This record gives sequence, C-alpha cells and structure tokens, in this order.
Amino acid sequence: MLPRSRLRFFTALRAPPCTRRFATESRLASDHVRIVEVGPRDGLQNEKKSIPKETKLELIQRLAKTGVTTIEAGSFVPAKWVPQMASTSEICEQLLTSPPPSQNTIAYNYLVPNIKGLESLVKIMDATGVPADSKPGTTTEVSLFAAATEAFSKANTNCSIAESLERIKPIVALAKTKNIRVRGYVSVALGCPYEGPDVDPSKVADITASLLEMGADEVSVADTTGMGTAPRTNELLTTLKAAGIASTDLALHFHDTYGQALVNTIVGLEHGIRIFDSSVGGLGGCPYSKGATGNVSTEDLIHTIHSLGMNTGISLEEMSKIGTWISGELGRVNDSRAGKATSARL
Ligand SMILES: CC(C)(COP(=O)([O-])OP(=O)([O-])OC[C@H]1O[C@@H](n2cnc3c(N)ncnc32)[C@H](O)[C@@H]1OP(=O)([O-])[O-])[C@@H](O)C(=O)NCCC(=O)NCCSC(=O)C[C@@](C)(O)CC(=O)[O-]
Repeated sequence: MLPRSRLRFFTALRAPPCTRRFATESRLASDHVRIVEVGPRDGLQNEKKSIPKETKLELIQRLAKTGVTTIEAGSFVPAKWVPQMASTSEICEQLLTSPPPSQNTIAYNYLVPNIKGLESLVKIMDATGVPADSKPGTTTEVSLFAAATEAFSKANTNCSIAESLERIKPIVALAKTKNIRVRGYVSVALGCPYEGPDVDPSKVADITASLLEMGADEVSVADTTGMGTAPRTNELLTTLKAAGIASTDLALHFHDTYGQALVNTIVGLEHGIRIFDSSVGGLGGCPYSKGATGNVSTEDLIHTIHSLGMNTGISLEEMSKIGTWISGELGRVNDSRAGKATSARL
C-alpha cells in the first residue's frame, strides 16, 4: 500500500468524474503557469543537419509573438561538443539589437556550461551596450546545469558532480554582478541512461539546494530520459519539499519519451509548481540517452493547463502554427497531438 503522502494525487484521479473535475479545478483555477520555451536550444541542439541561423531566428521571433515570456535562444558551448549551437553568438547579437518583438517583456535565456560561456555572452552585451535588464521589451538570462548522477555528469560536462558545482560558483557570481537572472538545471533527476531509473531523490534535493544557495533564481528539475512516472515524480517533489525547497523556486522539465510528461506535469501542479519547460512541436532528443524523444510539446502543455482552468497567456493556435511550420522546415514529424489537432481546425 502506498504511504499516505503518496495518495493525495491518486485519490484525486480515482474520484468519480464530477468530483474529480471540481477537486482539481477549484484548487488550481485562475493560477498562472509560466512556460519556458526551450525549443530553439534543447529542441534543436541534437538535430543532425545544420539548421540555418535565419531559421533559428525566425523560430525565436515567431515564438516571441505567441505570449510566451521566456525563450531558451541558444547555448555558449564549444562547437565540438554541440555543433548546432555554433550560431548562438550571432543570434544573441541580433536579438539584443532588434526591436522588442511584442508587448510582453521576453526573457532570452542562454545555456552556459562554464565561465567561458558566460564571458562570451557578456562580451556581446558589452559590445552592443545592452545590459541584461534594461532594454525595454527584452531581458537576458542564463542557465547552468549539473546532473544528479556521476555518469551523466561525466558524459555531459566532462567532470564529476562536485567539480561541476565548483565550476558553477563563479558563473553565478559574475552573472549577479551583471544583473543577469540565473536558472539552474538538475539533469537526470528521474532516470539516468547509464545508472538507470532509480536516481536518489535526496541527491537531487542536495544539488538543487546547492544551486539555490549559490544564488540561482530558480532550478529546473529535469527528467532528461523521460523515465519519470507519477509516483516517482510525487516522491521526488515530496523529498524536495522535505529538504526545505519551496515550490516557487522550482521548475519542471519533462521529456516525453514514455508518454508520461503530462501526467507528471499534473503531479507537479498538485505540488504547487507553476513553471514548466517545453518545446514547440515536441522538438528535441538527447545524444546520451538512447531512444529519448524531445521535450513535452508546448502545444500539449498549453492545452492541458488551459483545460484545468489555469492560464499561460499563450495562444494555442499561434503556437500550433509554429509547430507545423518548424516541423516542416526540419523535415520531421510534428510530435504534438494538440498542435496537430489544433492546426487541422485552423
Ligand atoms: C563543459 C565543457 C565545455 C567541458 O568540455 P572540455 O572539453 O572539458 O573543456 P575544456 O575546458 O577542456 O576546453 C576544451 C576546449 O573548448 C574550449 N571551450 C571551453 N569552454 C568553451 C565555451 N563555453 N565556449 C566555447 N569554447 C569553449 C576551450 O577553450 C578549449 O579549446 P581548445 O584549447 O581545445 O581550442 C563541455 O563538456 C560542454 O560544453 N558540455 C556541454 C554539453 C552540452 O551543451 N550538452 C547539452 C546541454 S545540457 C542539456 O541539454 C540538459 C538540459 C539542460 O536540457 C536539461 C535536461 O533535460 O537534462
């Protein structure tokens, strides 16, 4: 039998339909959920064929008009590690010097694996004369990443978990002096391609706490392999809470490899998480995780969140059009069910 703490979510799901609808909607209605669109970075980074810079820019600029407020625009990593991201400097410069794309303030976020990556970003900000937080209409943010298992840390960052945390400290410190908002990631929080599905939730809690103590403004807990299930997501979030980590400091980042991302999202919502990462058209994959598919699609996430009476501020129709367009540009199958259904009706 499941312990009492693990029953809350399942009780809601097992209730008769009308009670279930009331229970979920009354607790969650009118809440705002911030979606972090990771398609241009996480979604594109593993595409084998080189994607023209113009297509990436068009993707970002179209996304910025849908109502989404945070977009991962690229990563400052060595081209030998991730060739697809080699155009990030040019994209960043262009975004900093272009007029604001919409009435919303858009945060453009860049992944930086080390201090060198952040220095490259700062150099562009200095050269364009655009500080992180002062341009009307856009702001600049960074994401840093650590992993919950030693094997994945080595594969993804060529160092141990402890070394990766040491590497992150000066990045956060420099970002703070430049007023750059910092997001942390903890990869393989619900399953590792090398060490299997049983990742220790207390290890995830320790790394999350370290990132927050260093000064990260939020930490995105990532199910890189999509191995996470509802009970294990519940167990992880319960452990994070018991470690004193507030739900408002957390985001969740689900890949949909086993089709569990939306179920796990509901578990996250029940735990008070209100920031979720996703990619338009379900773009993405992971080079270190055999068979891994992309992130949960933004269109499916919007559809689910809106169906619960919550709001994202994003137009499902506009997002669906972009999912259809970018899938065509890349010659890949659109991985969003809600996106395909919505597009078919437009
Ligand atoms: C961390 C390193 C750099 C260590 O890689 P390394 O090879 O150990 O680095 P190094 O310090 O020894 O440097 C090697 C060379 O790279 C250069 N270099 C060094 N740094 C940079 C830089 N920033 N930009 C440009 N060049 C750089 C450096 O100057 C040197 O050049 P050389 O002397 O050989 O000519 C590497 O392991 C790396 O880039 N890892 C990141 C790989 C990556 O981007 N993975 C995908 C992102 S994480 C992810 O997708 C997961 C996430 C976030 O989405 C959440 C989830 O789902 O889990």
